Amino acid sequence: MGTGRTTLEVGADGVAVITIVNPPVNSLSIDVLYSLNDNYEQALRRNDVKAIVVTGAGGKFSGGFDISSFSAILGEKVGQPSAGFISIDIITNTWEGARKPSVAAIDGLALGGGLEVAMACHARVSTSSAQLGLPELQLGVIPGFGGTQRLPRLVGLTKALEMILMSRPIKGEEAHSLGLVDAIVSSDQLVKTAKLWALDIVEFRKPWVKSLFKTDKLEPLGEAREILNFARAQAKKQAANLQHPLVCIDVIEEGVISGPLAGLQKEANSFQTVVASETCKSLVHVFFAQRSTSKVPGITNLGLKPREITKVAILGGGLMGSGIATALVLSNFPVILKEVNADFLRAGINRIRANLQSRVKKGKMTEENFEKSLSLVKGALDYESFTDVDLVIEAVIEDVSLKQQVFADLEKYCPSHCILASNTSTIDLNLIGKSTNSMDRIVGAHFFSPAHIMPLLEIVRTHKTSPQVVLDLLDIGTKIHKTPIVVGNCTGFAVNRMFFPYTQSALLFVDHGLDPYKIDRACTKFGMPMGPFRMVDLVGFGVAVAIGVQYLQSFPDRCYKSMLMPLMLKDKRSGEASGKGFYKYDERRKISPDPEIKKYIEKSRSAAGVTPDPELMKLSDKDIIEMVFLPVVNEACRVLDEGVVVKASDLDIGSIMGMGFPPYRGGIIFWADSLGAAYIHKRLDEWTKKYGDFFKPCSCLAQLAASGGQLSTAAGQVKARL
Ligand SMILES: C[C@H](O)CC(=O)SCCNC(=O)CCNC(=O)[C@H](O)C(C)(C)COP(=O)(O)OP(=O)(O)OC[C@H]1O[C@@H](n2cnc3c(N)ncnc32)[C@H](O)[C@@H]1OP(=O)(O)O
Repeated sequence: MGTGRTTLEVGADGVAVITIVNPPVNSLSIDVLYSLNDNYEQALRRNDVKAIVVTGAGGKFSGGFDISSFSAILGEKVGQPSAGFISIDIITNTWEGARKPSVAAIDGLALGGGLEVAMACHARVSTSSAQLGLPELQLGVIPGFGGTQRLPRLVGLTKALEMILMSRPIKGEEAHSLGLVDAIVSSDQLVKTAKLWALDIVEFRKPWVKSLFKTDKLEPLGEAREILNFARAQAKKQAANLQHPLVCIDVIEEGVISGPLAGLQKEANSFQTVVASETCKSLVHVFFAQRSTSKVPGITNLGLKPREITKVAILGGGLMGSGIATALVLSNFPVILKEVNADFLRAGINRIRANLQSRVKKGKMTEENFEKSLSLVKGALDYESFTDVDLVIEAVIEDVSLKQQVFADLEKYCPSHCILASNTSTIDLNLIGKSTNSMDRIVGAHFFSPAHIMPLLEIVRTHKTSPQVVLDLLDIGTKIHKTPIVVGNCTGFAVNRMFFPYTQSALLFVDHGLDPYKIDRACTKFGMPMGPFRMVDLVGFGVAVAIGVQYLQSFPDRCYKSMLMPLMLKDKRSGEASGKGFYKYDERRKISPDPEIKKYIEKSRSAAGVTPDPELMKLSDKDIIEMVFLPVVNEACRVLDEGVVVKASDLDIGSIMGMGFPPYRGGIIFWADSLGAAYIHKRLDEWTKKYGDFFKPCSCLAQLAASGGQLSTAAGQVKARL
């Protein structure tokens, strides 16, 4: 903060150009807003100024209010403007109400507060590629500079609600067709056109429009109410735990019913409330945490440059291999898909085709792009075409000796600069590369299934992986629109490892008498996309049991050996794919609870030698959530303590993007810190005494509990194993 400013330049034509300068995205910090207002006032005072153009430096109008000052405002580190001071006194009364017209010249992006400033101008000129939107809801706040009032008046209620509730920006062309911008021009003509437009307004050749008082785009009252009620119902359905979308709809409604000034006032008051909410704090944390995953000490601060990757090969066309190939071709990387025989190869390419086709069906891809993407895939049955590949991603089955053979072959056939990546989810990379001399270029590229959809990529490095290789993968990850986190080498790496107690804890409590469906319901109410039992149904019991064995071997002191899934497997009940798991599935994959599972639970219970605990029947949802997630927090603490990740916020991002932990709770560590290490330790301790060592708090958690420390700072205190 404190570096942003605006500049004022008055031309001989009598137009004052005010430019927002606050790299990298010209965010509107409090300083910038005050400087913008000073320059506006100066332009309004000066006799040689007839009209004003507002624009942004470096090809970007503005990325909106400075998100990092949300917390500064709340912490009163900067003077908190009173509700409505910026949106009513400054933007509406001083700028929109001025006696001189202003035109916004928009390039690059006009988001949030940026678009709100532009909407208060009397016209907008934009480039066709500029992004315009009000994405505030993704940060847990509502538009706070008049956006809830002006956007519906410029584009109509239905479109405005869609843009605001989905936090979805639109491009300049669409904005033009909707009436949000008045003209589209190229970047080099932008300011010139905006100046002429402003002078035309002065000369009454173009209309002088105050967006706040436009009514022609607003739907009639009855229709508007219906649209708002529909939006309310949708918002509740999509995110039952979130209040701010409903607050936003109420604010928009106030403007439609009682007029824009009443709407502005309500917006200003409501903004003050939502910016102080836990949801906003969590989502702002996630915004910055996500951006910080790509800043890795010892990798990204060495002055290295990512190398160009032009050709990628993938070994194995199964679910993972085909998903990874899909992700790559979607970002225009040519891919060689290698399989062991023609049938498997055909099946792999067909999977890629189906993945792409599903995008076409959903309207996310044109037929032309479909053909183009598919043409980037070339099949191979041997290593002949591997002589010029820059990156190989191995995605064969989880078999150590097979992987060892594959990596020995890769070393033989690929050029010496080629990165050799494995998509293993559990196997030690040192073991995989044991018989090679290439450990410096062996790295894990752990995608989450389905790989073309899930946004997370774990980049796993060993002690020997070179920083250049990690940097190259970070670059590729970003290019294929994944959020990469760099992690150390251990069973399950960071994300799967910290989440293995999620299902195990649920299985333990079912043995002790808790109803599995009640556990799943509590988890989905908490915000998980699915509970642990629905999740293992989806993964399949065969895979889930095999993974369980890996954890048992690596962490025998803290694994719960439930017999429930093996017992069901014996009866060929293996999850969704077999039509039956913890749930029953009909032909259309609709699920329903299955009373038959009681008999398996009883068998599992007697194998474990436990009797149902009547106390467990009375548990609240909050208790259930703590019982399944606090063991996850305990393992996350170990992951931090061992330095498997370099910062705790990487686990927040891993939990959200890899496991579906609700982002509005800030991620697993952020959520745990809201409970406090002492409380978590106490609860785990209670359950250890009652149910055994599965719950035993780790030493790192015990230390934090004793010292009153926070989990979010734990990673910095240890020697990273990375
Ligand atoms: C009162 C008002 O109604 C309230 C508001 O305006 S709230 C803010 C609304 N605006 C937003 O939500 C936009 C948030 N930003 C974004 O979506 C994206 O950053 C973007 C589309 C602008 C640019 O994306 P991209 O080019 O991929 O760059 P990205 O890495 O995200 O951002 C570049 C840098 O700008 C920072 N940044 C982006 N927008 C910012 C903002 N509004 N405030 C402060 N910093 C911001 C990022 O933290 C990042 O910093 P870093 O380099 O130190 O990590």
